[in-house]
Amino acid sequence: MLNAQRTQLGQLSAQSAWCTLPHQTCPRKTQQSRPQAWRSSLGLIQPRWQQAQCVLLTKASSRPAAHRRELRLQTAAHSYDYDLIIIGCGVGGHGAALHAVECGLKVAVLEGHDVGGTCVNRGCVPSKALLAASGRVRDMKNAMHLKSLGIKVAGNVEFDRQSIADHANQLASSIKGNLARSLEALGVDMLVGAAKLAGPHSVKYGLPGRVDVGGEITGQDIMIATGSVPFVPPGIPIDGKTVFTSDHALKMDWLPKWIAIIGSGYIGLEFSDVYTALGSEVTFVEAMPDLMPGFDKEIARMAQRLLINPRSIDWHTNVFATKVIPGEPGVKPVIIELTDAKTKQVVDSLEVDACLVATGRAPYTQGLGLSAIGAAPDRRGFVPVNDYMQVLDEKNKVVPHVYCIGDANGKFMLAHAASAQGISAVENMCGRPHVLDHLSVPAAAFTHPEVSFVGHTEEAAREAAQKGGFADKLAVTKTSFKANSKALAEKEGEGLAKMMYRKDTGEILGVHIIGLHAADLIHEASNAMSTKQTVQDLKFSVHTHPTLSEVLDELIKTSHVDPPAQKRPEPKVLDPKLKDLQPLPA
Ligand SMILES: Cc1cc2nc3c(=O)[nH]c(=O)nc-3n(C[C@H](O)[C@H](O)[C@H](O)COP(=O)(O)OP(=O)(O)OC[C@H]3O[C@@H](n4cnc5c(N)ncnc54)[C@H](O)[C@@H]3O)c2cc1C
Ligand SMILES: NC(=O)c1ccc[n+]([C@@H]2O[C@H](COP(=O)([O-])OP(=O)(O)OC[C@H]3O[C@@H](n4cnc5c(N)ncnc54)[C@H](O)[C@@H]3O)[C@@H](O)[C@H]2O)c1
Repeated sequence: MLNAQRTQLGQLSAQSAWCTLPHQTCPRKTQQSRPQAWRSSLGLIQPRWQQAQCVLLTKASSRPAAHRRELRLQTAAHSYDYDLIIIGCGVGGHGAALHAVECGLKVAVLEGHDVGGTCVNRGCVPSKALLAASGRVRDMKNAMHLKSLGIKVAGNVEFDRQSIADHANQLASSIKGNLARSLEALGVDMLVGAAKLAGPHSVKYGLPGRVDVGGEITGQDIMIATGSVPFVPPGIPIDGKTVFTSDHALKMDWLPKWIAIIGSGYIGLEFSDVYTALGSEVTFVEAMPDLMPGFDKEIARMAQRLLINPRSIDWHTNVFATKVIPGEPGVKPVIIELTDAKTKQVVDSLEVDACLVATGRAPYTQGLGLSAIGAAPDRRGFVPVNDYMQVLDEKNKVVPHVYCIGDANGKFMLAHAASAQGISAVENMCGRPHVLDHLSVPAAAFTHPEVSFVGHTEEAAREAAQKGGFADKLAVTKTSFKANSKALAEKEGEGLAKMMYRKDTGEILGVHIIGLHAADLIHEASNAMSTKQTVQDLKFSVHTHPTLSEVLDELIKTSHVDPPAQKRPEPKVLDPKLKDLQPLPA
């Protein structure tokens, strides 16, 4: 599939793939822009600029944006076209660019294919549009549920596949446009072309495979934000019609009657929601013993009850899809060979109308020229980084001035994680050391109902407690959506929230939710974890009634921290004006 991405890049027309801003005129020469003090405070960054002579020491970010770009420090030693070159303009690169401008840096973004990258064009955005439309269809076809609310739909519920597909496509285009305009408005130079590292401060760009005839720019720091492409296991040829990845599935060119989905992770789960809502039957093929292997086991069991069992879905677990033969829509079935995960014997085969391959994603670093900076991708091609998002070489040493964020480093392959890593990396470049706490980054599957989590699963929390010597202090608390008035008003009482925490300190270790709007509800927990708030801190927060947020309120209130709350102190009347007031009995 790496080739598929290459083809996509290759499809750019000569005009569009070319640098839209001629090299001679566009990249303005900039001098060193950050005060020496900022940089040297980040010990990990090579002190190449220690000889820098600052002629202007105003902290750029305190000035209005227009002025900030003019603030430059001059050094005797070096000058670069840009303070920061970002390779790739997915949500990671975009988030980093916005923050870098805010910090007063002069930024160029090099994009090889489409602004917005995977998330906007082939990921989060179109998939959520499909989920929104198909979710409505599911709701309106659910006569029992509607009846329980006193509603009857007269006649059939109908949908137009192409119009749903158009909704997804138009949403992606409009958000892509917004992203590009937001960078242009801030004065970020947007260069189009496949980028190749030419050295630690230098990037060439041009047509894929022909960067020799493109341009070259230099930057004090370089950020790799090249993202990922679908990973397709060997033995599975993608024809884009009957055997395809999410890239094709999102276009929704047709609706197969029966589709096999290889992999029951995020993509498999979300697409099973879309397909079954629109009337397709789904068969999961999963290599692990259970469906949804990455999720908390109890939540996965509940998901099986809510998202799988009541729908037209069956499954084969403990089997690999080892060979797939594409078919022809309506003429010839797709044949999928299943091999037992333990014995490695072929145990079964399936004949289906289509096959969606959702077996994870591979970093997209091909052609990037990582060797030019001495970076050594790991076995799967991910770019190794330290906690500061600095790229590491074969010897685990920092490659000075080169950062990698987002899917390309494989730390946490989610859009908001990519953007948070980008912001964190910019902070580090500016000499304000920052480490993103990945354990407090939330995640969600946007099924109906949604599944969300932050931090450890119960299984991982138990393991961490065992290793950390606090196994007897680990507590798990749970609450059901059935106890929530708003969920009941919606007749959506099926759902569960659970929290793992330390009884001795009140530290929250993980929260998992399945139920209505779980993806929105998780933020109270993730924000608490990122700001290190404890269970005790949260107990006194007030939630609007009746709202789903009370599910989390209930979860917190049912937790018990040792030692029990201190005995109430003797009440004192401190305000002399209130001296006649009787203190409340202790
Ligand atoms: C179907 C699907 C649904 C998803 N849904 C969600 C979701 O709901 N929520 C969520 O958080 N995440 C979701 N994700 C994951 C999310 O899309 C990714 O984690 C996110 O896009 C990663 O962002 P990134 O900036 O690291 O990389 P990308 O978005 O992949 O962007 C990288 C960019 O770099 C460009 N590029 C690559 N190589 C070069 C080069 N040499 N020169 C110049 N440019 C280059 C590419 O063209 C691309 O535009 C989903 C993914 C998929 C596939
Ligand atoms: N809502 C979201 O945030 C969202 C939605 C979609 C995708 N994503 C991101 O996209 C990435 C990719 O999603 P994904 O679902 O493809 O990957 P995933 O890692 O979530 O799940 C892949 C699944 O495929 C199984 N598998 C792998 N090879 C197999 C084989 N040969 N036969 C049978 N099963 C096999 C694995 O055991 C696993 O369960 C995820 O890492 C996620 O971060 C996020």
